[in-house]
Amino acid sequence: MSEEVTAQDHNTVQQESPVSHKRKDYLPWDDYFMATALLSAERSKDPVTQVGACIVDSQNRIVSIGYNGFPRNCSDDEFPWTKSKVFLEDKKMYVVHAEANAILNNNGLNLTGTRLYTTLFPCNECAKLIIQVGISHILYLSDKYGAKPKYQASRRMLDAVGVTCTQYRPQRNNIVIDFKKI
Ligand SMILES: O=c1ccn([C@H]2C[C@H](O)[C@@H](COP(=O)(O)O)O2)c(=O)[nH]1
Repeated sequence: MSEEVTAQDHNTVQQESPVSHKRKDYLPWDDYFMATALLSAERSKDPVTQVGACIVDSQNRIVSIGYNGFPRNCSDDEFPWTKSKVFLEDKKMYVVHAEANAILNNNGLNLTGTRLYTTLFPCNECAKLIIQVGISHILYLSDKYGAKPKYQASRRMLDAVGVTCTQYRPQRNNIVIDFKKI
């Protein structure tokens, strides 16, 4: 077979347009998943700390998301979003954590070997659930409660069973979502 370049080949080259080249500033996977967790956190009614979580499988498919909120049908207008020394008036008594909601929202999928992207390092109760469903990696943004015993207990359990925990440094500082862009 000759290596001659035909007129048709030349035409093909000339017809190539820059639009066919890959976009350079697309979102990297990890930023995409952490941004999804952050977007989910925007749904939270907690006035102090809004937490979002996103669970991803080994094929980079999002299998679940969640944020901190009250249980289904427990009204945000009736239950307290305050911190109080009176137990029944403290939000802690009622709120379902973001990681727990993400685990519960998974539509029955097996979460073994998945990654959890969360905006806040998980507490001890969430760590127990994370371990029980087989999540193997945690990527988190904030560790603002890391010195508290609940969070140290969490780290102790996660370390003991080999769930890796990485504080994620996003490649971008922000992502603008502009509803008018399209
Ligand atoms: O692993 C966690 C830990 C906490 N949360 C939620 C629970 C609350 O709604 C807030 C924390 O409120 P503070 O007023 O900052 O104590 O975060 C969670 O979803 N997951």
